[in-house]
Amino acid sequence: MIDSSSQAYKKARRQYLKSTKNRDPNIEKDWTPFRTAEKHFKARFPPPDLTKVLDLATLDDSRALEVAAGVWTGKADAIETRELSTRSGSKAYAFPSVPGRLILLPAFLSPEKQRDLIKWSLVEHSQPPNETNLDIHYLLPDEGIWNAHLRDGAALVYPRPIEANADYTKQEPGPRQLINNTPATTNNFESLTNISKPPLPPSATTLPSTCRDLLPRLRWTNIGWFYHWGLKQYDFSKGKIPVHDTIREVCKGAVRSIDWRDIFASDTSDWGSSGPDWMDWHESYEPDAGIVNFYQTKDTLMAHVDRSEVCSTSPLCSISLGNAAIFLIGGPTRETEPVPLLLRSGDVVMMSGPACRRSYHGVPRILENTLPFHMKDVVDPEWAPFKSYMDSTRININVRQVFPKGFDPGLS
Ligand SMILES: O=C(O)CCC(=O)C(=O)O
Ligand SMILES: [Fe+2]
Repeated sequence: MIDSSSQAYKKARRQYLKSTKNRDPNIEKDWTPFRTAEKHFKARFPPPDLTKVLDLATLDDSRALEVAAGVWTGKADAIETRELSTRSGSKAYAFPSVPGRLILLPAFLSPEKQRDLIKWSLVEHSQPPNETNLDIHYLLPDEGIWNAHLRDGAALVYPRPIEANADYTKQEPGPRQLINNTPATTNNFESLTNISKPPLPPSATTLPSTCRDLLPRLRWTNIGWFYHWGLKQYDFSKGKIPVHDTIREVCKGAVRSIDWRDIFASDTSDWGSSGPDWMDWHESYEPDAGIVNFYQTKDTLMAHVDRSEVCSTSPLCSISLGNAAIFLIGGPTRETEPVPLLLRSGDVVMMSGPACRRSYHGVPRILENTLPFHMKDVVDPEWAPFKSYMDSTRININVRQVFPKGFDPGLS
């Protein structure tokens, strides 16, 4: 699989030997099972073994070229799968051995739709009124970092000045730190909403940067309700941007394609005081928040639980685009050994129900050189800048429903 005579392999081996020379041999003892799995898949050397990673694309003849072109391949039978019958005719699978009720819709999106969503994420979405991670530290052009970079990659972007009298959230900025935020519920919603959410402080050491250099540092942009990354709570005081129709349609289509009786009819978990709501999802599911994640091939997303939504049961829809990734999903703590899934461009994952929505999950590895042909060999000259960005990128559109059906947040 991985060519051990290649320069890249030899370099990774040298770096590994150097970095582990003085390492405490007992260090691994204290790792949780989730941490151990993260370390395994993150490793540049030895490259991770993917034989225990579920890769459903290997079952699909129309994806054979895509699978063969990348050096990374998992196995269709790595874990027990249950094929679901769908209303849409697309494939869907559930996994009896995964804690909670995870669903994977492989290749749910056509190549054309995948390219449209990539364009949308960069051209339309990564600009005001949406916020990006770069806005914390830079005064970005109004047209957003993507459009500015297309117009003039060498143009300079200046640091956001620190205002002497501003009230800042006193926390180190940066994505996804281990903050044990209070899970949102219908009962504490009001008090969480009333907590003051001053902005994160810009870094004092940021230097001017060109658009070209800044673009690979784009990590996220919000969808719908705004999110406060320092406090890990939604900031409803900023209002809501309508969820784009295409995103809404894709997510609603994924939710409607599943016969939820097949998933939850025998479920005995605690759905909270108002009981299970899956019977209504075909009509009631309405995405209103989320995030577009941009990963360069060295980026990872550490184990976390998405618990800021008041509704902790309705499906979270997660769309993968571009390079493939290893997605780990475990249980209610990091002590549950996670299951690894290989997610490829066009796949949609749904996390739904109380157990799955509160399961630890993360992305320890973006699999380099796995951009599918339908993103590389595109005749359209307008696609060229997207191809060159996507060569080293994975995009994940992660969409949620914040409020349960019938709950009036009193925000309008
Ligand atoms: O990138 C992914 O597949 C998952 C992203 C995720 O878990 C999140 O945004 O909360
Ligand atoms: Fe997540």
